[in-house]
Parts: sequence; C-alpha cells; structure tokens
Amino acid sequence: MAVFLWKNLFQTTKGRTLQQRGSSLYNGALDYDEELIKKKLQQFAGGSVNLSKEHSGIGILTLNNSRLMNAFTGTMMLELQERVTELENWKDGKGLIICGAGNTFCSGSDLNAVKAISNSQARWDEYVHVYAKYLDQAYEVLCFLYSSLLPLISIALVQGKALGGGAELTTACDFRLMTPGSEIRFVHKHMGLVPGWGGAARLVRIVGSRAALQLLSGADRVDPERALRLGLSEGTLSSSDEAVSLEEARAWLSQYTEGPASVIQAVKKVVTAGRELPLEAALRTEKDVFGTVWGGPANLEALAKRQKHK
Ligand SMILES: CCC(=O)SCCNC(=O)CCNC(=O)[C@H](O)C(C)(C)COP(=O)(O)OP(=O)(O)OC[C@H]1O[C@@H](n2cnc3c(N)ncnc32)[C@H](O)[C@@H]1OP(=O)(O)O
Repeated sequence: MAVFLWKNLFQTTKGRTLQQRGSSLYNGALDYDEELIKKKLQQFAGGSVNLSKEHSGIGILTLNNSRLMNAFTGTMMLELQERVTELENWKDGKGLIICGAGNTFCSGSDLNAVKAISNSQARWDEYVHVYAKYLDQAYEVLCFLYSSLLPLISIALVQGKALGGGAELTTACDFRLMTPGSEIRFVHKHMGLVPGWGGAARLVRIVGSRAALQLLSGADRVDPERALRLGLSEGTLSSSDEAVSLEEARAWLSQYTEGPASVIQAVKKVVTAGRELPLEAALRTEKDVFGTVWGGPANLEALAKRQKHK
C-alpha cells in the first residue's frame, strides 16, 4: 500500500522534476538497505522520543525536542518506531498518552533538515530518497498507531501547539484532550503542502469531509472550544500546567482502561476492526476476538462472582 501511495504521490507532485533529471524515485528506492536508510535518517539527528510504562497499564510517550518546539527529526522518527514496537509487545498495556515536552505538543517535521538537503542541487536525488523514507516512516508508524495492531486506547494530550505533522499525529490517536490556550492547526497549505502522514484521511473520519476541508484549506487555528464543537477533541482540561494536565489526562483515560489488559485490548481491537474493515471482515474479526476472551480468566472470574450490573 505504501509503495502504491508513494508512487502516485511523487508521480503527481515531483514527476516532472524527476523526469527532467532522468531519474525515478522507484528505481530501487524501496530496496534500500534498511541499515543505510537508518544511517541517512540519523543524519537529521536531535531530540528524542521517550516512553514510560506505568503499573496501571498506561504508557506515556513524550516527544522531546524542546529547542525546535518538538519538531520531528530523522532520529525521532526512528525512535518513535522503536517505542511503538515496544508498546505493541507490552502484554499489560491498556492505554497510551502522547504528549510533548516543554508544554507544547509538536511543530511537525523538522524544517531545518528539509532546508539543508534541498538547498544543495547536487544532493537532489539523495534528498528525494531520504525524505521519501522519512515520510514513509512517519506514514507507516502513524498508520500503525491508528490501527488495531496497537491495541492500546490512545490519547493525544495537546498542550501548546500541534502544527502540520503534529496535527496529523493527533489524528492517529483514538482521542484528543486539549489544554486551555492550545491549538491544533493543519498549516500544510501555508507550507505549500498537504498532509502526507495519513492526517487528512483520518481527519475526514473524525470531523467529516466538510469540516476537514475547511480546516485544511483554511489552515484554520482550532482552539479547544472549536475542537470540542467539531468532535475533534473529547474535552478541555482545566489546567495548562504540564504536570497537572498529564495527571488529568491519566485520570480521564483510566475510566476506560480499568480492568484486565486482555479485555481492554480486545475492546480496542473490535472497535478498530469496525472502523477499518469492510463489514463482513469486521464481523468475523469480532467473532475471533470474542473467542480470545470467552472462557478466559476475566470471564471466569466474573461468572464466579455472579456479577450483577445494577
Ligand atoms: C508534515 C508537514 C509538516 O509538518 S510541515 C512543518 C509544519 N510546521 C511549521 O511550519 C512550524 C513552523 N514554526 C512556527 O510556526 C513557529 O516556530 C511556532 C511553532 C509557531 C513557534 O513560534 P514561537 O513560539 O514564536 O517560537 P520560534 O518560532 O522562535 O521557535 C522556536 C525555535 O523552534 C524552531 N522551530 C519551530 N518549529 C520548527 C520546525 N517544524 N522545524 C524546525 N524548527 C522549528 C524555530 O525555528 C525556532 O528556532 P530558532 O530559535 O530560530 O533557532
């Protein structure tokens, strides 16, 4: 799917330039040695993506590049993938909060890296390959976050600004909570771009196509009140203090993560299947997931307790 997407994207946007240069993005671009790709992304170094896994089964993923308002460097993209893989393998995991360090969410892709490589004509082909890989990485990891492959209930805790790719990242979470004074803004149009990390398609599913069109074509600043009205945010937290808002987000998420991990993960899987798959496949998935919990420890315990739902 990614190959198809990239082929079409670059044929329409960069096609003429690539043809003029007698080069094709897909001549082996995706056969690049993974280690080589890593080395290339590591050229755009800086910042980190930190994960703490709490006993409650909630993970806190923090984007940390305060110098650049938490813009995503190449190494941060690699780290994001590593952390998400760690979360995928977390048996006791139930929930995830994604937030930014320094009380701001994320200002999108690292514009310094883009400028540095695109300034050099001689390095154009390398730029296309490396930047394509960077985008590919972002696209893949955000799709993964949004999919049933990561069976954790996720929240983007939006403090300060979520711009460009940062706004796209918020759409890869199940829910968004915003702090007072924060904003989500798809600034892509002002950068001569459109979302490419899957943010537009997900936004349409969250707020509908008319509102999504307005937000993207107007590059509108979406404050907490408007986000609530649009259904883009679940709620506005009472405090914009970093520690207090994290605690509030934790409390909000805990309502939905109480209970055994196997059951919470199963809930997430059946809902995601309903969202992602054609009806028939979703129904089958639901039956299969049911089979994983039916007669399981939590089910047997509830039966033994003669649970009443008064
Ligand atoms: C996927 C597509 C994309 O993501 S396209 C990228 C979309 N993002 C942007 O265009 C963000 C551009 N930056 C801004 O609008 C402003 O810097 C914002 C984030 C509003 C912050 O403004 P303000 O509070 O005045 O701080 P500032 O501009 O002095 O920024 C502090 C330092 O951070 C940097 N910064 C910020 N964002 C990025 C970014 N995306 N890439 C690289 N650097 C970024 C600023 O340049 C500034 O650095 P410096 O202090 O000038 O060295």
